[in-house]
Amino acid sequence: MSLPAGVQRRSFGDEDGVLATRGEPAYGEPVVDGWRRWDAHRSKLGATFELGLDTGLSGGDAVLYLGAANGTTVSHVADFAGPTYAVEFAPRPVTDLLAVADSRERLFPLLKDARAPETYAHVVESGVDAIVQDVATRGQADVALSNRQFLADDGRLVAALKARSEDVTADPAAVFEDLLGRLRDGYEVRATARMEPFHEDHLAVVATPR
Ligand SMILES: C[S@@+](CC[C@H](N)C(=O)[O-])C[C@H]1O[C@@H](n2cnc3c(N)ncnc32)[C@H](O)[C@@H]1O
Repeated sequence: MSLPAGVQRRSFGDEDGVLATRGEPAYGEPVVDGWRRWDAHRSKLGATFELGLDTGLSGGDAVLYLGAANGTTVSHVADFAGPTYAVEFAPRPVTDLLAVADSRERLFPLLKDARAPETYAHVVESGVDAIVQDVATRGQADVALSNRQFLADDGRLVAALKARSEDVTADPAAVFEDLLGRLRDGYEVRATARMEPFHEDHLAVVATPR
C-alpha cells in the first residue's frame, strides 16, 4: 500500500517508521526536520494508513473533509492534499480549526452541518478527488450518501464509521453490516477494516461512487 506523496514514514527519537507530514505544527505534536508526527491513535485517517488500506489518496488531491473537529487530522491532510474543505458544525472546535488554517492556504474551514450539503455547495468545488469522513454521529451512511454529489466519478470515500454513534447497545459487527448496506445505495465498497488497536469499535471504509 503506497502512501500519498507528502506523507512519509520518519524517525522520531527511538521510534522509526512513524507517519508524518511536512507543515507548521498544529496541536503540540513532535516535529523533526519540519516533519510533523501523525499519531494513528489520534487520527482515524492515520490509522487507516497504518492498517494498510489502499485509500487511493494522492498528493495534491482536492478533499472534502467531513467532521474536522479542531483540525488534528485535517491539518495533516492539508499538508499533502490540494484544496481541502473542512466541514465541522460545532462552533468551539472551529475556533481551533481557524487557527490551524492560518498557516495553510489550501485549508478552508466551513462551519456547516454535513447533513445539509446544500448549505456549502456554493463553496466546495465539484468533482473532488476524495471525501474523508469522520463525523461520529448517528446517520453516518446518510452523510456519506448526501455528500456523494461532490465526488468525481473516479473519486473515493475514505470513512471511519463509529458503531456506538449509531447504537450504543448493538453488536458493532451488526451495525457495520447495516451501515455498509446503506452505503451501497450510492457507493461500491472497495475495502473495509476494523480499526483496533487504534480505535475501538470503528470500521475503516474505502468506497467509490456508483
Ligand atoms: C471524532 S470527531 C472528528 C475528529 C477529527 N476528524 C480528527 O481526526 O481530528 C467527530 C466530529 O464530527 C463533528 N460532527 C458530527 N456531526 C456532524 C455534522 N452533521 N456536521 C459536521 N460535523 C459533525 C463533531 O462535532 C466532531 O467534532
